[in-house]
Amino acid sequence: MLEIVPKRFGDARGFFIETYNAERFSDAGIDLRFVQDNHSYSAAAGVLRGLHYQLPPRAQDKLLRVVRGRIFDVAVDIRRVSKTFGKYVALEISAEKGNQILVPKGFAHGFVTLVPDTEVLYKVTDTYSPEHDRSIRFDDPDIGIEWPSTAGGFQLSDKDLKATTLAAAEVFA
Ligand SMILES: Cc1cn([C@H]2C[C@H](O)[C@@H](COP(=O)(O)OP(=O)(O)O[C@H]3O[C@@H](C)C(=O)[C@@H](O)[C@H]3O)O2)c(=O)[nH]c1=O
Repeated sequence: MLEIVPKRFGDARGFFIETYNAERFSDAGIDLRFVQDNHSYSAAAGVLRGLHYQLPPRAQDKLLRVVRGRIFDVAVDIRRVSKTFGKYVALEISAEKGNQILVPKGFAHGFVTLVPDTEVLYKVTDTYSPEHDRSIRFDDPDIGIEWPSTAGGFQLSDKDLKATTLAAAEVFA
């Protein structure tokens, strides 16, 4: 997982940011081809989406940013052979900071909104494939994510409420 903070050019009108530049990424050794852009809006604080991933051959790298509000973002290593299998990293991403996160293939990804009216934009390197789409429980004790508590508790989709544990999940070889 990589945090990227693009330069923000502020002036009397507001600001300007290059939110993605293929040449810069390539110069930094990151050669990815993004093929789909996503946008999610969450009305309340405590909306928790995750932990999601698509299995090979439809695995996705994800480049995420927040254009309104604030999220606590998590990536879990689900590469079976990895020394850090089952471990996670977490980072706050916000419109105010303008930071972005690159979640590579092989990681399950999720976030919880920290404030109402939060909008997340992200680019992915493969298109959506429901047959390869998987969800692992956000509260799997084997992963032990310390989610920040939100006043009204967490709001999850039906799919995420029925998600499996990491131990029972089909993961990356
Ligand atoms: C992810 C996705 C969903 N959909 C549809 C399926 C469904 O009817 C509706 C909502 O889908 P979901 O409930 O999966 O949306 P959501 O819970 O926001 O899923 C997202 O969560 C974050 C954490 C990620 O990392 C993303 O990759 C993605 O999995 O949108 C698409 O058409 N294309 C897509 O790429």
